[in-house]
Amino acid sequence: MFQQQEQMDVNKKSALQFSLYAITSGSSNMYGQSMVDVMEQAILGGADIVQLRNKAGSRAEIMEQAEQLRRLTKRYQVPFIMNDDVSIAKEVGADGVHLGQDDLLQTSVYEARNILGDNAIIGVSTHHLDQALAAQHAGADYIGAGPVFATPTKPGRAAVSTSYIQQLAQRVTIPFVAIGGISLDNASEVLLAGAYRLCAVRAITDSAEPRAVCEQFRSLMQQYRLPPKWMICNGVRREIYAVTIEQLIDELTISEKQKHFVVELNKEILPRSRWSEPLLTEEASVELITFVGGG
Ligand SMILES: Cc1ncc(COP(=O)(O)OP(=O)(O)O)c(N)n1
Ligand SMILES: Cc1ncsc1CCOP(=O)(O)O
Ligand SMILES: [Mg+2]
Repeated sequence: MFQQQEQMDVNKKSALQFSLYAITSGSSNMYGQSMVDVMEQAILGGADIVQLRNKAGSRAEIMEQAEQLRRLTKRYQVPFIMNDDVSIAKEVGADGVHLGQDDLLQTSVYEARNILGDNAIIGVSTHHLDQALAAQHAGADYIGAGPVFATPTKPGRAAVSTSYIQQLAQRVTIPFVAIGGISLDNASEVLLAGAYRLCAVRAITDSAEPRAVCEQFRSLMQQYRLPPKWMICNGVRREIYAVTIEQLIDELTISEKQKHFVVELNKEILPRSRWSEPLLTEEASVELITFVGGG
């Protein structure tokens, strides 16, 4: 049942450790800053992954923007994700593609993976837990979760609320990013619900100071959560936020009252007296061996 998944390519692993995801809107903002300038400011402020999202342009226009962003993101060594279109992603050498539920009807995760390769980052939009678990099962590298709040950037799409973020934090093993209506005013709510990664369009692109906005997002984010670590937990490679065994039991929502544990950390039994120590590090391997309590 528990399968240890293959080790991930180091570049891909580090790309997936993003925390602030900036998405484009239009070819310039209301202050006359070009799309590329806005994204450059965002990167300088701490955005560590960039997506080109152009729902209206011709293929030629989108290709040109994609090439510009490819150059920019290469310069700053930030991953570049193409929205919707796997063929453009392939042509410009993007680091990956983002597919929504409708996009998946044209191109599945499996097909996108065949076209872009194992090291490509494939993100999938989800609006409820079943879709998230299906995306994870299909081999997506990250999940987009939203809109958390209703947003004019995605008109007609109902808000999923922060309760969906809480569910994902407990149930998915791959990275997830909260998106939709996220601003500096409500970001802490989303972080408190369990998100580590935030994504924004308007909060960044509609600002006269995209760099300052991103800096403020990053400093807020640092107050709430330490970066997650990849670990093997009961044979499954997954992202874990916990630093101690006690926190891990909490994170995995295992009721301590109902079960007794033996804990193995890196193949050695860890006595209960050490469960509050900060021993969970990157690539640690943990087995929580549970026995249902008897009467
Ligand atoms: C990071 C991220 N999450 C969600 C989306 C939305 O994708 P989709 O549902 O396909 O909607 P469009 O963006 O294509 O209108 C996204 N683009 N990025
Ligand atoms: C593309 C997309 N998918 C879900 S919400 C959203 C738009 C997010 O935009 P904003 O940050 O302006 O609310
Ligand atoms: Mg889409």
